[in-house]
Parts: sequence; structure tokens; C-alpha cells
Amino acid sequence: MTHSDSRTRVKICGLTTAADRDLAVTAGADAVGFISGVSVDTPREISAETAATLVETTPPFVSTVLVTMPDDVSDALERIDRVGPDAVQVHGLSPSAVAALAGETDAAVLAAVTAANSPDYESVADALVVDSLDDDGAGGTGETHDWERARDRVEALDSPVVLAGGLTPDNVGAAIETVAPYGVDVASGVERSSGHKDPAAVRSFLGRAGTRTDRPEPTDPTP
Ligand SMILES: O=C(O)c1ccccc1NCC(=O)[C@H](O)[C@H](O)COP(=O)(O)O
Repeated sequence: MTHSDSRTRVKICGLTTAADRDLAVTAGADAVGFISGVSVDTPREISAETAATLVETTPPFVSTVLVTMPDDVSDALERIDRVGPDAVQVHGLSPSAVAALAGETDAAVLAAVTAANSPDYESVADALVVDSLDDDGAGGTGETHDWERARDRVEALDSPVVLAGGLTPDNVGAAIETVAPYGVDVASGVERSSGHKDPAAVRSFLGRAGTRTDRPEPTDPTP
């Protein structure tokens, strides 16, 4: 299902600090992603405790996403319970495990997939993140994949498709035009150094994705 007639949602992923989360929120992100419990070495991984704090302090109307690589369904449920996100993005679970997880959690379940295996996950996840996954099933590769093929998937699948993998401020406009995804997702493409976001790049990415809103800086709600 194409979404070229509506606004493209943006998830800024791999946020490691409150300052970077606030940067993404202020710049107009629809969703903020926190990576915790992954079996690969990444500068974007944070502890479950830090992820829970960042989720808890994210303002209303911005979706929080736990990005994780669980061993199985019960492991995924434990992680969701510890962090408390609106959505969980799972890497490396089989379609049947994703279906079981979706049946047992109130969090929206996003499956990280490739264009090739995306049809296997369509009926079991709330949305598909079509990414350039490495051999371990991890994201954050900074590599693009075949956008024409991704476009075919967007047209063939009923589930919302989020395009990820190697997106940057320079290519996100063309990516949206080519693929017409429900949303786009970026991690390494808006960093100034590993694990730390570049404010200008985050704003530019959101602007070119057509979603920048220039929200005011969050204020401390405590008197
Ligand atoms: O970003 C990581 O390091 C990562 C590691 C393990 C699992 C998932 C990971 N990222 C997931 C994401 O949602 C990223 O935004 C997505 O893969 C795009 O990454 P990039 O190509 O760096 O923009």
C-alpha cells in the first residue's frame, strides 16, 4: 500500500542521551528509537535502565520504540516490560515468534526485515522495517538497498512499510519519492560521531523528509 498522498513518518533511531532525544523531538520526529539488548557491537546500544528513563521522559504524541534482538518471545516480553515503549522493533525473530509476541504485548510490534523476506512477516507484525540487515540480522549498517524492490514491496503489501538503511539528509528525499513508504528510519546517517547525533543533520533529514515542525525546546515540567 503506497502512502505517497500522506505525510511520511520519521523515526530517528539509536538515540543514546536525553539531549539527542530532545533534539529529535524538537526537530519534529514522529518516533524515537532506543537500542537495547542487541547481540552485536554497536555504539548506539544503551542499558535497559537508560532506555526506560528515556522512554518515560519522552513527551506525549511522540512514539517510543525499543529496538532489540531478543532470544525468544519471553525474552522480548521481559525487555518490553523493563523499558515500557509504545512499540518494539524486533530483529532476528521468526515470523511465528513475531506473531506470538504480537499476541502477548500491548506494544506495537515492528519486524525488521529485508525486501526478500518481508512477505513472510506481513500478516504477523503491525509494521515492517525494510532495512539493509547484516548477517546477524542487525541494522545500523549505513548501507542502502534496492529501492525499486522496496517500492514493489510497498505496493504489494498491506502493512505499513518503513524504509531504513543508509538514509541521509542527502538521499532521503529521493528515497521517499522512489519508494513512497509509510515512514523512514535513520540511525548512522545523522550522526556527528558514533552514537551521537549531529543537530544540523537531524534537522536537515526531517526537513527533507517533509516533517520538520520546529517544535519549541521541551521545558522542565517541575516547578
Ligand atoms: O543501529 C544499530 O546499531 C542497530 C544495531 C542492532 C540492531 C538494530 C540497529 N539499528 C536499527 C535501526 O532501526 C536503524 O535505524 C536502521 O537499521 C537504519 O540504520 P542506518 O543504516 O544506520 O540508518
